[in-house]
Amino acid sequence: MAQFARVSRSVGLITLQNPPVNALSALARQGIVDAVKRALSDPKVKSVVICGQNGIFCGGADIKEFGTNITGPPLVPMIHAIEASNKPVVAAIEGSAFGGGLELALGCHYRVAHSKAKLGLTEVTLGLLPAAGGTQRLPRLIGVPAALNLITTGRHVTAAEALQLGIVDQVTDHNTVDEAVKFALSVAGKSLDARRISTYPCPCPSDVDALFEEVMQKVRQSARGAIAPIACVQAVRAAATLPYSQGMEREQELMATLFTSGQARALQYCFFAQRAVGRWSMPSGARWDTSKPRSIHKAAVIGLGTMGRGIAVALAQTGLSVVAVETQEKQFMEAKKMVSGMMERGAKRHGTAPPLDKITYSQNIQAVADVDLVIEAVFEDMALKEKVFQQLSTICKQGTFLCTNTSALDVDHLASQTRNPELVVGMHFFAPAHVMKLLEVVYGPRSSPQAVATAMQLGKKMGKVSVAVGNCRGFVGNRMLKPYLEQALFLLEEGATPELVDGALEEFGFALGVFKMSDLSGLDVGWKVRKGDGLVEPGLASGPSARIRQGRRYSPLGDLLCEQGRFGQKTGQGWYRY
Ligand SMILES: CCC[C@H](O)CC(=O)SCCNC(=O)CCNC(=O)[C@H](O)C(C)(C)COP(=O)([O-])OP(=O)([O-])OC[C@H]1O[C@@H](n2cnc3c(N)ncnc32)[C@H](O)[C@@H]1OP(=O)([O-])[O-]
Repeated sequence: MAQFARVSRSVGLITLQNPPVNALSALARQGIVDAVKRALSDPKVKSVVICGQNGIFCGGADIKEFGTNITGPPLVPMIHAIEASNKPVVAAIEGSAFGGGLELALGCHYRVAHSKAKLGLTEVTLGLLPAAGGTQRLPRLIGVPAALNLITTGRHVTAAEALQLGIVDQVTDHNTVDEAVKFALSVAGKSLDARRISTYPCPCPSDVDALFEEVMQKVRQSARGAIAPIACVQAVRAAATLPYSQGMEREQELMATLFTSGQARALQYCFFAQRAVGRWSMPSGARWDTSKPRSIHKAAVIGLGTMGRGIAVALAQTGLSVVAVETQEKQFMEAKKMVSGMMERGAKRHGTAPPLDKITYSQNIQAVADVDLVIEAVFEDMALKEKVFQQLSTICKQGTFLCTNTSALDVDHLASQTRNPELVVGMHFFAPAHVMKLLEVVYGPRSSPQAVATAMQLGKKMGKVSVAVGNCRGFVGNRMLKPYLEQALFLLEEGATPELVDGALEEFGFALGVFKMSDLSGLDVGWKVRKGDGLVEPGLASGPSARIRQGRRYSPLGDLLCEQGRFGQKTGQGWYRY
């Protein structure tokens, strides 16, 4: 699990070998401990390089081991032994150095990273904190404010940012291991007194209490009930206020509480579930590993309402050329302005240029003739969608995939409107489509494996978690949402207000309460669906009998709002006034 070799006569090269991400499993840790011992006891070895095989340094502790009886040498003493070594140890970082992987690198005396590498203390996203010394070493290396930012968010930094922050010593475009070996040769025999991060004082602003008070307040607000970010702040505070060894004890104590928490278990379940959905299959037997996607270079979005705008932005941000079509003059003008604004705000947040030139706008559906894939996002009306699919089928070049962003309608029926039903799938985004990570890829009985594979791959490229689902009313996402929304409406009937319900949900951890979310998505969409289901009967909006429909308790409150034209944010009024 870790191979040792002597290279360039005097450099001990330790290569982590635990595919696919060189996670620090018990065997990998044992391998590193053995290889380090060997390097330190070999008199011909004057310096050491640690790297990972297959272009990735290390994805951190082995998450699969969590919740099991963990055996093998623990990480903390292993990293201490590396830091205490009297021969310089250089980390050669390619691909990713995340969590325990970055903590291992921080235990080394020098770090050389490839320009495309990403680094981060990502534990907080798994409900944990960096507990192999990360919360104690990083603030000592880059200062408390920067370390707090990285540790409480788990965000990935590029090699360039890592260099600027002082996390790495050198960034290279060449072979990282070769450069690290050169580096190791150049530092052999040099004093390491100033290279052991655990011995550094923690650079700290004078008013530590005020700083942590302020940070804790901000983190509590953004954490929305998550306990790990709070524990991260407490651990970094220990780095700022206690000697290293006591700080380490505090780190371990805080980790012990998080490690067995329900939140950590849920987030780790989520981590694996998000990967498991990539291994999709269809009733026909078609599978993710036998179906070949086609590359998509140019895509079109039809309909620039709330969803279409978000989808167009998400596609452009992925680097695709996008044709955005809206036939209604007023909506067309408004959408152009809104889409540009969304891209500019996104680019500002990421410090990049907005990809404005990626989108061309048209009021004529003929403009989609040469695209590889179309996402139809017109209003949720079967007759309208039928017409659009009939048009697309004749306008688009041979082989163009036709996708619908319907939230509930029959994808197979839409496919039957086209000449090539095998090219039709659903791509159901969730509002706001350029932000929300969930994407349902809906296959009908006639969708080809290639169409599904292409939509799944495009979703992944867009940074979405794509889930392949069968074609049924409401698919999976909306079938889950229905009882959730229903219960929220019953709460209103029983005396709660939308603010109260949303407040409770947000305090629990939801990013948006259910009523705010509905206003954002548009209340008319669900209304249309309920009408289609025969649930909305005019003249039945009040009285106890109106509260039972199709044999189940029913709340007509959403219908009453829609009857008043209150469709949510887009009309300035919904559950709330805007
Ligand atoms: C004492 C405490 C110490 C420490 O502070 C705690 C930690 O380090 S906590 C850890 C902190 N570390 C993190 O938070 C990093 C978590 N990992 C990642 O962010 C991404 O996997 C990475 C960017 C590394 C690669 O992305 P990519 O190239 O798109 O690839 P991918 O994402 O599709 O994964 C490929 C396969 O590898 C699997 N697997 C991955 N990581 C681990 C792991 N650590 N372990 C086990 N397995 C892992 C993954 O399940 C998948 O398996 P499968 O069976 O094929 O579905």
